[in-house]
Amino acid sequence: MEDLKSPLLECPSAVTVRRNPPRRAKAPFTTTSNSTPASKSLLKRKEISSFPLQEILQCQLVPPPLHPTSSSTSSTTTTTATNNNHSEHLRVFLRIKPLNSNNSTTTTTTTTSKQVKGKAALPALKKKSLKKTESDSLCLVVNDSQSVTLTPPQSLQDAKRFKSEVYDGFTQVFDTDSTQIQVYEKVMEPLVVDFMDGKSGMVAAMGPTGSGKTHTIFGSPKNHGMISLAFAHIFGLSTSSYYISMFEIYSERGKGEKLIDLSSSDGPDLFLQQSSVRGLQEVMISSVVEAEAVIARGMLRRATAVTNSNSQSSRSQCIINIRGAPEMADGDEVLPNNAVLTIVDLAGAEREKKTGNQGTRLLESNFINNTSMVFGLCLRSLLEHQKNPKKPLQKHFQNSLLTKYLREYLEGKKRMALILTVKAGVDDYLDASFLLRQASPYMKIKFNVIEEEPCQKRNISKLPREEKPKRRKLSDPDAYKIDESKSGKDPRLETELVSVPLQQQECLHCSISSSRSAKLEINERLQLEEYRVEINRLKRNEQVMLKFSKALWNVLKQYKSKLEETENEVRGLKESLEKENVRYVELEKEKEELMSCSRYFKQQSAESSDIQSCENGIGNGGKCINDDDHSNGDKKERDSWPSDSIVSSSIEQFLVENATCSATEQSTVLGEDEMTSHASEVSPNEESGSVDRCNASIGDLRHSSSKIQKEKQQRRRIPSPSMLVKERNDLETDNEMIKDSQILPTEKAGSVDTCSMGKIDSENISSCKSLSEKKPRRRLLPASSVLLREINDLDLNYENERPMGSSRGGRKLAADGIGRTQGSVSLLKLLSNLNL
Ligand SMILES: Nc1ncnc2c1ncn2[C@@H]1O[C@H](COP(=O)(O)OP(=O)(O)OP(=O)(O)O)[C@@H](O)[C@H]1O
Repeated sequence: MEDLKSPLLECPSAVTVRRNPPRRAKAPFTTTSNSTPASKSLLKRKEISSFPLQEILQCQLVPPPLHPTSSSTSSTTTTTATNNNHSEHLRVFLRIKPLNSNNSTTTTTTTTSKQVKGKAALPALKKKSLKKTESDSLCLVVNDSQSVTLTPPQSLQDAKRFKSEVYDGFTQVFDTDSTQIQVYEKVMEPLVVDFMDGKSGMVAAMGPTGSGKTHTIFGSPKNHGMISLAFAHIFGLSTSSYYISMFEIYSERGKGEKLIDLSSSDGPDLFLQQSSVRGLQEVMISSVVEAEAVIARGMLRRATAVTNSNSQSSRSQCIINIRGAPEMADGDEVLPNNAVLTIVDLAGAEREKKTGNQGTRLLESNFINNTSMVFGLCLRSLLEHQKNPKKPLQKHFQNSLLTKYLREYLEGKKRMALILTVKAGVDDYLDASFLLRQASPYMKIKFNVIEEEPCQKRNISKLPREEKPKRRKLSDPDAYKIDESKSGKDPRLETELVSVPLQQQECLHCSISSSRSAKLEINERLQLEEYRVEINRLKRNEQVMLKFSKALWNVLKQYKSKLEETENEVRGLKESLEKENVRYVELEKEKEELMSCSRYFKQQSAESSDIQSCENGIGNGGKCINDDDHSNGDKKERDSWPSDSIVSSSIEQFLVENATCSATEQSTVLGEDEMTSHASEVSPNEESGSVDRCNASIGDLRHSSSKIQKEKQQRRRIPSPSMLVKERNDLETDNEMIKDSQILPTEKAGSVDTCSMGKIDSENISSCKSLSEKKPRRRLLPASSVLLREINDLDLNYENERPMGSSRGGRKLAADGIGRTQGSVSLLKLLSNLNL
């Protein structure tokens, strides 16, 4: 039973039941010291890991080696395959504009010159202190070459929506100290090298207004921008000529978009056809100076305006294209590769509050922001499509001229790099945050670049001038698609033939046939490339499915083990439930026992009231002892007294209730003491008789008392014997006190007489009760007062006196002084016999 009384099973003192408790995840099953094995296992239970879907979808296809037998060959093949694949991530750079651009420009210049001389020129300490004061007013801090931390200003930190964020994974982060050359080396140089190798590429600068896009792309006479540095690089590597074109997309007063040629002022109007600009003039350049002159002219024509954020804010998207010009080699014109290097300076996103734009500027601002948004949407859609091929590539590019023109880049078909420019001031937090949130995911974009093949060498010196626009068409991959089913000839070429003079047709036919064979070859290659891409796609799908099934298998295994654990736990809980049931039954039994006990005690208490009446009966018994007529009745009454056990139970009940059990004993002792103490005053015969009777009575009571003691010990519910002894001692002490108290000799004699006349029972019990109630004087009062009154009334006609009433009313009669009790009548008779 004891082990069942575990803390777990204890009933709580109070239970609060909520009517509508808030929905919460279920609290884990807590256990106590006697927790079941199932619950222990529950504690150990591991969470099922999340399904690695993203990981699976991002899996890269590793092309298998073509010649597995030779390891060296295989490695070479792998490298080649990787090179051919040209699948690479979009490179995203971040450039932070110095807080005070004027100072910083000087600082940058100084740093650059010092870099040439040696970096140790600036004392490290001064540099540190400068950085510290700067960092106090910065919202953007560079962590390392690839990550930054954006911290909101204190005013925004209070609104808990804003908190510090770390943006990681940039291709390179350029600190405020970075130079144009450093930026060029990382951003442009790879693109220029690729361009020289015949691969197209694009770099676009995007960011909020005044953050340094134009500065980065075009630079200044002192700090050359990416374009100038690129030309320097290109012309440093080759002596060839190049074509350069520069145009802007501008929206005048927000009324539609316009293409404006910046490289020439006298050209026709421009219009966009698919992804090429019709009517755009290209300027041939052969040196850096020429290139810079064209650019400078274009910059002068570019739409700019003064805003609160920038004294020369660009109001348009500016695009510069560089492509190779044909060369003359041994009288033959050698066509260059089709690679185009595109540099885009986007107009910076503007916030009306900051720029303070109104009217026309505001309309321009709307256009700029709209274009930036569409540009961002295109990249976003590309990213989502790449993440989940089921998601179609949205045609956001249709929403602006810029995105239409850059469609191939925005669809991941050509290489591209992004330079994000930001201002790191506390005031620029919102701009920086918007840009970083928008553009940082673009790092995951991948390009599946289809390699452009260099054009075949051909003799174009004999070709007419009209061939020029045709050549530009060929750069478009669509141009290579020949509908041979309709006619065996290219209709465009046929049309061209009509316009060519007759004497040149022969030459042209030769040229056409050679170009046709070249086109067919390219077409085949394109088809092959398509197959290769398709095979790659299928292989990737296969790998994804393989990984998916593996991951699914793992997750299912985890679920299975979890299920087993749960089953164990359920088993354990069932066991504990059974135990609880057993305990419940036991407790029910116990409760039944206690109920029966309580019923018993109730019964006993009812019987104790009977004992009271019995005690009164004992009072009457005294009368019967002296009265021979009533001796038989007395005996009957005695017989009808409750048995010892009942008496003892009743007395025990009294003991339990701290009542007068001990008083009974005391009364016995008191009677005994009284008898012994006053024995000398009584005649020997009477004495012996009364003593015998007293002894008998005392014996009965002692017998009862001993029984009580036994029952007490049996039930263990009553005070220990030592306590009883103590009580007894107390009672004896009380008794002594009574003896010592002022008891009249008549009272003493009365009491002795009462005893001698066998009245010990009722009188003594009542006096005993009185003693137990701590009223020692009053205990003897009834007998003594009665005696006194009787003696005073000696002259009354006692002969006629008869004891009146029943045994129960005896005491009352004595008290009112009219009737006589049995004792008083006997005493009066005695006294009259003695002639007193
Ligand atoms: N890294 C830098 N170092 C020194 N000066 C800079 C830097 N970046 C920008 N500046 C200066 O800040 C000013 C504004 O820069 P810029 O015109 O390039 O901004 P923007 O982003 O092109 O703005 P908008 O989008 O309005 O055209 C210019 O005077 C420029 O010289």
